[in-house]
Amino acid sequence: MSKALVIAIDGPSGTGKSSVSKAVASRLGVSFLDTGAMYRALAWSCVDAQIDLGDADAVAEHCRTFDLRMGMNPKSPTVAVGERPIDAEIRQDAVTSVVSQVATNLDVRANLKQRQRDLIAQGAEATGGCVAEGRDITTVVAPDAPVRILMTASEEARMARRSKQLKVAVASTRSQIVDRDRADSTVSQFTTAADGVVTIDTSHIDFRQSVAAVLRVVQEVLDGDPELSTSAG
Ligand SMILES: Nc1ncnc2c1ncn2[C@@H]1O[C@H](COP(=O)(O)OP(=O)(O)OP(=O)(O)O)[C@@H](O)[C@H]1O
Ligand SMILES: Nc1ccn([C@H]2C[C@H](O)[C@@H](COP(=O)(O)O)O2)c(=O)n1
Repeated sequence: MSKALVIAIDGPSGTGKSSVSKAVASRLGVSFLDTGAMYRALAWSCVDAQIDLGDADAVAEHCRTFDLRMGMNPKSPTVAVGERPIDAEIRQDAVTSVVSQVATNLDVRANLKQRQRDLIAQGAEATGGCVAEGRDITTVVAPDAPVRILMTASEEARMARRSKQLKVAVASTRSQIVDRDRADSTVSQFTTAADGVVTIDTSHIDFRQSVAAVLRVVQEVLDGDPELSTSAG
């Protein structure tokens, strides 16, 4: 029987993890899981339920029971709480500026870690593989994944990308990129590669080259392990 092709990708904010992971999953015909979207969904849901984000126990309790639904088709990934789609809501500033508060809650992390493992297994079962990206996928959520990659890029490149993406001044992206990474790095280590994790520095390459670089790493692993396969061959 063939083994599931789980591809774990971590890295700081603005390195291109989400967009590159989505493109890689599409190319390989496998599932895609944006784990940051899960933390964002929880932050949105807490605010919607008027839960004080400073109340760690209340946030953790809400996390245990909220009905998070992740759609893992890389061509149209979705996020919903119950029947309510919240894809746009979780990208708004109001969520981005508070999401670290829930992401640094250790009870929340334990709950979402288990959900992420279940989703990766379901996604891989459905399509033969799953590209999962975040901050702790290579180290905590899927440390045994056959492919583990850390995407990095200089602070300058990451701020410039976010500025272009959001059509705002470069300086105004600092809180989203640098300050958020500082807060998030108190609970996850995503700036240097753990043992066995391949680093891809995207500072001086474009989006297509980043996708190609990830696909090259995947191909090397596939070539070395005949039990792994993808629908893309
Ligand atoms: N190698 C690259 N060169 C230039 N731009 C890139 C590159 N990779 C991605 N981008 C662009 O940078 C922007 C940020 O990418 P993306 O949202 O995927 O980053 P991220 O690492 O997932 O960030 P976050 O963790 O904050 O969600 C996107 O507009 C994307 O198209
Ligand atoms: N595995 C993960 C994924 C994300 N986070 C944190 C980092 C951010 O503060 C937040 C949203 O992530 P983004 O959508 O910006 O990638 O969630 C984490 O701690 N662990």
